[in-house]
Amino acid sequence: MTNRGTKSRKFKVQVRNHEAQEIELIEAWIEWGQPESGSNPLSLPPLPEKSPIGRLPDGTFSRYAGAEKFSQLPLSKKTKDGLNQAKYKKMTDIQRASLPHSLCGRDILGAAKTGSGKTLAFIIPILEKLNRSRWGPEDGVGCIIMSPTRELANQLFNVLKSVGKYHGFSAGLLIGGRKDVDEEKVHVNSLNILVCTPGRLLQHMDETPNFDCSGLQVLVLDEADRILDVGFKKELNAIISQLPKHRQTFLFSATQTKSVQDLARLSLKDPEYLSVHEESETATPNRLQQTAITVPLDQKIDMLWSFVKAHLNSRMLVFLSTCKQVKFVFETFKKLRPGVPLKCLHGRMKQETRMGIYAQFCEEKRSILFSTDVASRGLDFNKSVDWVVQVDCPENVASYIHRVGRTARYQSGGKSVIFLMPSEMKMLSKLEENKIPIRLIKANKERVQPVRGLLAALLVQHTDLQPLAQRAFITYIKSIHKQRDKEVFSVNELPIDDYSVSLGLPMTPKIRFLKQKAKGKNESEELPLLPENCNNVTLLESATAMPAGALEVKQDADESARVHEDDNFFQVKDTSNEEVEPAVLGWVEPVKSVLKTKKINVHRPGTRVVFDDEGNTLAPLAKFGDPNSASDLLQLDEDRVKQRYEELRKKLKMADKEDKATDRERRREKRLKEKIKWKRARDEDELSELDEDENENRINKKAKINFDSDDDGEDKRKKDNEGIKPDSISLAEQEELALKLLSSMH
Ligand SMILES: Nc1ncnc2c1ncn2[C@@H]1O[C@H](COP(=O)(O)OP(=O)(O)OP(=O)(O)O)[C@@H](O)[C@H]1O
Repeated sequence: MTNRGTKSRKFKVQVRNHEAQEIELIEAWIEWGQPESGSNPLSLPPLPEKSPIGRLPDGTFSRYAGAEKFSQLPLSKKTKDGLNQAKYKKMTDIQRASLPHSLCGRDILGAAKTGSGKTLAFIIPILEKLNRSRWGPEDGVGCIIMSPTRELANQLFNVLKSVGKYHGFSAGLLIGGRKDVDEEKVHVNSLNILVCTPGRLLQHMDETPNFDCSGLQVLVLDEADRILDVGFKKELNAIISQLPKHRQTFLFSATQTKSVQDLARLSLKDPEYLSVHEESETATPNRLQQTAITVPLDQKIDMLWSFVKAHLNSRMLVFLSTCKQVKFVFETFKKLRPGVPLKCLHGRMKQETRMGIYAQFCEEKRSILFSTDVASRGLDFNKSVDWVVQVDCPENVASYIHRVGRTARYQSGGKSVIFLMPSEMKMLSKLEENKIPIRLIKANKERVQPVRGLLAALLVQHTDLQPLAQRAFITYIKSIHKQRDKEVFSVNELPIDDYSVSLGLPMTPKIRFLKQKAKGKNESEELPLLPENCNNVTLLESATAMPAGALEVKQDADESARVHEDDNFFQVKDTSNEEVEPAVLGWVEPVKSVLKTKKINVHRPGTRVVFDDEGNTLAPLAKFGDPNSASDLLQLDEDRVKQRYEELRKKLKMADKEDKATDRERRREKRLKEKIKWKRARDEDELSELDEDENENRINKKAKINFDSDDDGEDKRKKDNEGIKPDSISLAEQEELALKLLSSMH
């Protein structure tokens, strides 16, 4: 450390006495900070008697506990300027509660609702600690901030840059997926603050020569419970083992861990457990309206499509459980063109693409982002997200809290809806038990637009979508199978075949891990003419059951003005007090009856026709025939679908034939080779039994030739020797034999 005088050295001493710590802090403030007039920490307003904020373990209150504004805290001018510049004036609850402690050098276990400002609660004390220690470039790594996801790390890095802009510290973002790892290795040792994901940090610890964290002052785990989870266990243990134990540690999360084991792993020293909203009636933000609807698995896609169509002016975050599902829904909905920009985010994407999509979504006023849980924690999408839609049930209550926490952040409001299958209704009671105010409501049946028929038609038209649909199907079933909470998730209760149909798949993919289901099923090797439960007519019916104009292509921005939010999407009937009975809560009749009773709704003249990316029309097709004749259109659609199926069938049959022929040919060649090999071996045996005389003759001959050629030099000798190889006779024989054999086989 450079230029740190005797006074600064005392801050390294761990003082457990709270009073002494605070006096030190004031001294530091007087020495390094530049107090503003009227911000003397000793003349703070009195604290309300019962406030939990700032209460110390001995029952007294911190000297700064009454502070409401950042300006009242003993912060350096650089930090205050950074806060002012970013327009942070008043503290949030968690900031008020934790800063008096963290600034004094204590370890913190901070818990507060989502969107309540936990980031600043650890960024400020980091800046202050390094500032007081006069940390410089030569001192190396002074602080590590860890985040479970790359996007969140990037966000934390941006907050650090904005609030710490007047400090001279160097900070770096170390996240996976970035190609410049070699460049990072060159600079990483000169960085003061590392914002990173566990994987990348460990990579540097393992690979970067002389990577040194021995001077570490502060370690922060944002979304601590997630980082301490089994998923990161190995990485975290390896990291912690390489960090000095003498440091300040902050753990923050909306769903904080209290596990003694976890705390022991991190060697926390008498941490302050600050759960500012523990007394609160709800575990989620007060301005968040939360709803649940019962949706059978095979109707989820219909429901999602209808929901998207009814909220075209919203910024919506849609959670699905697997990458393939996200990709499938995104790709198919994109082709169906709902009239709002669509995006997707999942862990299998390239890092630059991920960052780009995240940034775009932050900027757009109306947009739908389909995502896995990669976007569920910590992300603060610039302008507020209007809706969080959970198509698939989260793995536990904590995961639910983080997902819905992407909306209603800081002082803004937000709405969320979760689709629960009848078999998952137990989750509802678990949410209620955990102080989550959620209303079970019914969807307005009339607003639900079945989309499965269109998906089936899409899958026929774009054959590349078929494997994707299959993967989406299989990965979803697998995800349910793997869930730990068997009270909520039961793979045996899933309507597997109906779900497959709802994705537009012509046949249910095989699921190996569900042997008992597969047993007894007589699966035809042939591709069926049409999907199970979906004959030509039903396919078409469901495809055309969309209201006219449902698939209108929104081509210019002005058109969006005509799209209105649909407030009547739900029949807002509060059923939270009603006893939950899956059979009663199911809002849609069984699939078959829907398909049978739905009227065929054909585009009328004047309405738009939908085109896919290649310029092909999608069903319903009004391009051919007399546009005034509905039956013509219907017939043409049906014919086209039939024709496509036939073509596909023929193609597959041909391919199958060719495959079989190639296979036959390959096997014949193999047999032939084996025969030749066997013959050769036999000949060699026979050769060894040749008449002694004949052998001798040959050897004499060879000797003679050798003798004769003595004068002809080395080259000639070589040549002659080659000509009298002992097996030359058998080779000729072998060739002859092979030729005979080949001709006999043909
Ligand atoms: N003191 C403050 N004054 C005004 N805005 C603030 C303040 N503190 C935080 N914010 C804003 O509140 C929003 C949420 O903050 P932050 O992301 O830190 O929440 P969080 O508690 O970490 O949420 P999560 O649990 O989801 O990670 C951000 O937009 C941030 O800019």
